[in-house]
Amino acid sequence: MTNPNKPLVVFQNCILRPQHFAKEIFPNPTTLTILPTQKWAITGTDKTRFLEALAGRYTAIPAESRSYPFLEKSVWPASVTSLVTFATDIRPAYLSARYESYREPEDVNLATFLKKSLDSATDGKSPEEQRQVYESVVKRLELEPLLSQWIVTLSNGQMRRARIARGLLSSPKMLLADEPFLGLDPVSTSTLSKLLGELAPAPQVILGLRAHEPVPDWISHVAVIDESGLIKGGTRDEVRENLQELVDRRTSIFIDRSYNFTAAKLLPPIRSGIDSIIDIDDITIAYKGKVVLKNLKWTVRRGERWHLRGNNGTGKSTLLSLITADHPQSWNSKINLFNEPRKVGRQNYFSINKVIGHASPEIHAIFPSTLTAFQTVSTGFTVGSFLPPSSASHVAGILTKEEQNKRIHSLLEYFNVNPEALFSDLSLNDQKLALFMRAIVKNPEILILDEAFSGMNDESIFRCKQFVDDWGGTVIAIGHVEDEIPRCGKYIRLHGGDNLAEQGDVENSVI
Ligand SMILES: Nc1ncnc2c1ncn2[C@@H]1O[C@H](COP(=O)(O)OP(=O)(O)OP(=O)(O)O)[C@@H](O)[C@H]1O
Repeated sequence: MTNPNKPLVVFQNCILRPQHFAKEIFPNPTTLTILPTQKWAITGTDKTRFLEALAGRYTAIPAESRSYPFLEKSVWPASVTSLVTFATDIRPAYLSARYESYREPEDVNLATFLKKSLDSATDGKSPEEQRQVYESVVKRLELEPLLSQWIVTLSNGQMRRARIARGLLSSPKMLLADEPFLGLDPVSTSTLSKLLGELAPAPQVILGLRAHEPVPDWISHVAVIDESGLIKGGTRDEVRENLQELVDRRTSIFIDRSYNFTAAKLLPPIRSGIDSIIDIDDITIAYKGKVVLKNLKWTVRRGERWHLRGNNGTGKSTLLSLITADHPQSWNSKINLFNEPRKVGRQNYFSINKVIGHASPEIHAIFPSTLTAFQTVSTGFTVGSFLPPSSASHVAGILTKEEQNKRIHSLLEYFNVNPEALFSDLSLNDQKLALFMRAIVKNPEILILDEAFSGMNDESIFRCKQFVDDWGGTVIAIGHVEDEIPRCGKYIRLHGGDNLAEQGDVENSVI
């Protein structure tokens, strides 16, 4: 049981330490009180650690310096708090697995995936009450039409809603949602924001937001956190200046042109050759009769930069999977790469992907954490596996092993990532950087950047964008936030279902 009149969390001169580590997570002790009538967002460079501390992680020193007065004393806060993070965990399977008819035993449909968390609910609801909660959560998150779908086949946006639903179904007393709007289109963002705003008091909701994200209207209080700890927490008015500082810091990075860097120093100039890189001539894709892409025609020419737009679930990943031959219907003569119609026997998965560099949330989600940063980038020279290349690799004809290693080292040095560090030990920012370098290292003919920069810090985004600007090759980028995609000249917008795609120039268009 909870007491709605008592504060949710009180930090009083609290030092927070990871278990078994002597060093505190923030040098400054934390003092903050969160009341049940307030609706908080946490922002700033170290917001995620602070959310973890709110969720009951880390040891508080002294023990009574962190308390949860709204909970009964016998309740362990971490057991009734749901911290839902999204930055790396998007879809739990590799792209090609989405389209296979065979399913692994652990694959489940959405209904089963959601019901599992009802079992872990600790609030003593009767089965009938649980059924009602389940139905209401499914309805509010608009998941009804997807219940029978395998979760691996859900789009990123659909999976995001599913994970929020799962967080809610475990009936937490406090739901901490870190960057819940990452990768969501504007319509889904506003639906989800409204829902999160209406949930309190059961559960209480605290958001983690990136510095430049708009703070939803329903948020009454904001805490700004950096490496030193809590800078300031208070009403929106009280922290207005601190929020402005965060935005100014970001702007100064984006207008700093002092890098004086050209990608040509690290990668050779892009080759000239056949002008038509991708030509898709009238393709329709449906899943169990449900049309996703309808009569799609699309031509991409050498050196063009395309922004692939569309709300969540409109078929962007499906379209990319046709290009990368991850989709069973990729073997279709209506898909031409370099004027060559796709045909089994003429091309294969390797010959197609030899010229494609690809960074995406799917690759991130399943990337082997045991590789070093150097090995991670080196896997960009192989196709169809995450193994570092052996002495002979698919671009061995173009680059010697020494030349490959030299290029990997210069990229890592330029982006300031430690070659020896294990992927699992890298920060989210450096993991994303390593995967970007992996996509570009072979100087591909086509570079696919699917949400590749989201989750990076501002400086890294700026550097990657500059790099791509300088590079000059053909690019297809996906991203719902303008700042997080490289500069593009053209766009194609998918509308899903029976609707035709729309194409045009990015200039003067609305993202
Ligand atoms: N194998 C499949 N079986 C059934 N439906 C599928 C399958 N794969 C994808 N879908 C559905 O097709 C639609 C398009 O999915 P896709 O992932 O291509 O969208 P998206 O535009 O990339 O979305 P997001 O921006 O959320 O990532 C979604 O409704 C998805 O649930």
